[in-house]
Amino acid sequence: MGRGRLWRSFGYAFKGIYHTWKTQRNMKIHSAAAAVVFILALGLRVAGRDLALLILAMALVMSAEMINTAIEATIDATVKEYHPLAGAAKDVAAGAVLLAAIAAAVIGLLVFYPYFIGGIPSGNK
Ligand SMILES: Nc1ncnc2c1ncn2[C@@H]1O[C@H](COP(=O)(O)OP(=O)(O)OP(=O)(O)O)[C@@H](O)[C@H]1O
Repeated sequence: MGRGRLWRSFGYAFKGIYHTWKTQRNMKIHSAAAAVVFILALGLRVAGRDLALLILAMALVMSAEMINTAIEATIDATVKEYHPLAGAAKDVAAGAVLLAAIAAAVIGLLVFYPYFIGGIPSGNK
């Protein structure tokens, strides 16, 4: 792949991220939550591996939201009438976002808990 095509691909990918942010209220909520978590993690000096876990959790939720948006767009562009499978595809994609969000919330609680009750966990110093 030439450098021009590579940059163009990055451009399309960023366009996709921006499109999701612009059109999906949930993506704005995920981004705001991620910003708060990130600032809190830096403020509490969360250890490297814990920070990596938080970043992974945030990326998982936002990636799931983007795949959900892609599936919704595909259905809306191709299925003009009611079809149970079209509904199932949208529901399954939405379920994936919910699952990722629940996992991220649990990861956030597990990571932050030791910092709130007594400083940096000894295993991470
Ligand atoms: N073509 C369809 N056939 C059958 N069921 C559908 C179809 N389109 C949507 N649905 C059902 O309606 C629900 C809501 O779909 P809709 O596209 O209105 O909302 P959404 O795009 O999932 O929500 P949002 O825009 O808030 O992200 C879907 O989860 C699905 O259960």
